[in-house]
Amino acid sequence: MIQFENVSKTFRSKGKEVHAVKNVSLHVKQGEIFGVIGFSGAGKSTLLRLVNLLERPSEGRVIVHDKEINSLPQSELRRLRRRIGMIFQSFNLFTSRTVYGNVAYPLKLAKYPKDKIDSRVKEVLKFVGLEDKADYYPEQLSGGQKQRVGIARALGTSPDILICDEATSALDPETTGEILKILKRVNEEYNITILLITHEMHVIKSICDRVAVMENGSVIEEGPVFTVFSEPQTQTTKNFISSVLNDQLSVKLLEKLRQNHHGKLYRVVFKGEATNQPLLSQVTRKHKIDFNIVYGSINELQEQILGNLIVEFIGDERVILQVIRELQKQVEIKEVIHS
Ligand SMILES: Nc1ncnc2c1ncn2[C@@H]1O[C@H](COP(=O)(O)OP(=O)(O)OP(=O)(O)O)[C@@H](O)[C@H]1O
Repeated sequence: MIQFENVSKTFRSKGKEVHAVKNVSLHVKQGEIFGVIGFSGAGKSTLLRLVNLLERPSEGRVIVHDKEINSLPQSELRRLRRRIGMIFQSFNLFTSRTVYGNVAYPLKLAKYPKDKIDSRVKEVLKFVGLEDKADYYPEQLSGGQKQRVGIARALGTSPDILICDEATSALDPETTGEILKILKRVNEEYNITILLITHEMHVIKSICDRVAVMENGSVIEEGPVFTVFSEPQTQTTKNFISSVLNDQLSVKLLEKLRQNHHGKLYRVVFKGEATNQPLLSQVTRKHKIDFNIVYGSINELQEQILGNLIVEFIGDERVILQVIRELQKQVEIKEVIHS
């Protein structure tokens, strides 16, 4: 649906070159919610701007709906852009227009007949739960309500792609949750493919099917959310993940744990089949040693369980090593050296 093929974007400003996007290849599939995460300056916004040709790639191809968009004539580009809705961190609403006027605006631009505009505005306002606020002005709305207007406005022309540029970054956690639920419904009920960028891992965890991690203009990791969360390959991804999974101990807590627990500490990661079995108790009982769970987090991700436990094994060291080897056949297990 959206394909980036070896896409690079270089800006030249004041005699300097900025490589905002470097050789990125990604494929966002029809019907999925695809998230791009990265710190500020990683190149996420530039990547989004390449999709609706607000920027042109310096190298490579951007393909939307099987059309390479850099080579499209203006008229076709306009048609294609109409199939792409966009929402923004700062909502970008017209302050001088009512909620109704904001949502109706793109429909007027697209020359919808008046009665069609009216029915469509009412339909999308109902979808986002704002049918009773049609006559309000943006300044009379909360941040969450403004973003719901933004979503309604983006849905008006029935796009098949929705691009979200840090859509929840200006909102408090509860309102963020409400907006994410609406985006999930947009995806499921209207079958709209969503490409979102964020610097917040909980957004990825809550609604995305797949994720790409960007750093310094490059995609450093990509895959289904569960895989990336359970087998992160880079330190940057690990850092993003620990912000939501609570799977890393602080240095201070680890020190305290070591004072209270004299055995070796191991991190055990449970996922898939392993979460259904009492593995730890089976293997330790068989070898007649004890274990003690000293820290842990269990998360639901894409309807699967990901467990992350710090465990102390108590007993003869050689037997413990045997236990570890046995557990390693079914779960990921590593000694905790530092946090
Ligand atoms: N028009 C431009 N001219 C020059 N440099 C630019 C331009 N747009 C972006 N950049 C640079 O490209 C790099 C990537 O910026 P981009 O906005 O895509 O990152 P980002 O991950 O979206 O960060 P943020 O979340 O802060 O917007 C940055 O170093 C930025 O300064």
